[in-house]
Amino acid sequence: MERAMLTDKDEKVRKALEKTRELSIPDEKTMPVLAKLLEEADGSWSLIKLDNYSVLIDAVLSADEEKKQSEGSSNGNRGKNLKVNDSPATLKKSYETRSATSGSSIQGVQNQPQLSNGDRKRKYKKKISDITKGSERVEISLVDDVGSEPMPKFTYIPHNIVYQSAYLHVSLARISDEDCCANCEGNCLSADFPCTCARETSGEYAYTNEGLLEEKFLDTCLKMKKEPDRFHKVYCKDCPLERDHNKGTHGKCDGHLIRKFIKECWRKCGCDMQCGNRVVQRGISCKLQVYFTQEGKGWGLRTLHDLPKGTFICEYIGEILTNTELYERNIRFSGERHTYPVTLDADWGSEKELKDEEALCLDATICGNVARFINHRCEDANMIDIPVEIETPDRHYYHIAFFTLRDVKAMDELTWDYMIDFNDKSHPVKAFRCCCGSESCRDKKTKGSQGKSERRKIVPAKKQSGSKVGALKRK
Ligand SMILES: C[S@@+](CC[C@H](N)C(=O)[O-])C[C@H]1O[C@@H](n2cnc3c(N)ncnc32)[C@H](O)[C@@H]1O
Repeated sequence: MERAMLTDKDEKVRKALEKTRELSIPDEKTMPVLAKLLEEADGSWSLIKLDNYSVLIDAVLSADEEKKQSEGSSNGNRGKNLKVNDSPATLKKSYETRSATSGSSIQGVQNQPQLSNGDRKRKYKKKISDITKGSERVEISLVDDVGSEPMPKFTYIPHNIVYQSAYLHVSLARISDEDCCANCEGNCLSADFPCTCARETSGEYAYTNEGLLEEKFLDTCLKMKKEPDRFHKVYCKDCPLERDHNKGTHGKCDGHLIRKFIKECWRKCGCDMQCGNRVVQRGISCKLQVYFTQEGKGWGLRTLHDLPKGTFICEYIGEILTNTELYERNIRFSGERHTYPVTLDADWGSEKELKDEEALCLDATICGNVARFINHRCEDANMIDIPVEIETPDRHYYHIAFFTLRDVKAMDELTWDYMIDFNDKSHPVKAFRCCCGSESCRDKKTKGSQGKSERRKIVPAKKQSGSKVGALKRK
């Protein structure tokens, strides 16, 4: 009866205390550390429960050691001064045995900062509780265990905004009857037949009833990215990516795939906001955290929850720039700061010629959302970018949404393959020395210097076909 009256949180606290009591750690030592860890993890219990509560136990022991040290004790053996029944040696051994036998394949734990003696310590030097300043449905914290890195300078925006000249014409009049489901009601996914909005995805919705991306759709998108040459490509007569604005010349187009789009229901549709075919437009719902990576990649993004395959994470948000504006911005920022542009070229293949003002990109350098922290990983990244049509059928502009490609564990970094061709010798701008750590890392030249971060300015490298990050030819 008493147990039944416990809240979910009480129950979780009780279980955590059970674990620490097993090591004879008194509750009064555990409780403040537990509260602090919960605050750092934005109330998420995934971290605390990780690895059979070893993160919590570790933090309690570390806190105790620190307290002892600050009280002037010269002997800093972990746990030595705990008032426990076991001797310190037994306690430490017990903890080490647990760590060794807990089968810690969880990357989140491996990614915790390691001290020279192998202990993990969670101490954040800097913390922002919500980088979105309340503009998203969820708070997104930023933590830095290292403490030496300057805070990222940018303005958080939750939606794309036209910088200046991009022609983005959104009007209800342009949405034809074939582009919306005016007669639907409630949730389109529970209707007897798929509505007009599912036409884009061959009459089947891209999303499941659980709000995940359909596996078949996800797998096809991945295949297009991995093996672009197996799909039909179209070549521009004058490719915006290959224009050399200085010389007024243009290089050969590498070819563009016509990528698969998700089409979500929107304003003219009869369904409601909770309709299962409106996932991306409802915004971020996962608990995410920006943190400073240990591998030399700068800031990165991680999840605080376990996530199933096909979960929508976030959009890539930035200023909408024309090809010309991006070119000018790249020159202006040259040598100053990294630029983070992503070209909106998913439908360029359907057009033979594109003017500079029609070729658009999203640049998150000055204004962007949490996606500007997503690092690159060669080949086995855990997310994919998928084009999404929402408010306009004009595909010069669309949304870029990130979905998980497999189940992802709490505290794992969320990564994306920028599709950079690191071996393109003809391109004058080298992107960055890749420290992704993947066995199939494509940046072979950096192998000898892995770990020594050489973070070069500017992302744009000549793209491989089907790529997203990258932009203009710069001579
Ligand atoms: C979109 S930003 C990602 C966030 C960035 N790490 C930061 O601190 O703001 C892209 C930049 O991150 C760095 N980066 C991303 N992936 C990397 C990788 N695998 N290895 C090294 N640096 C990487 C590069 O400097 C790149 O220009």
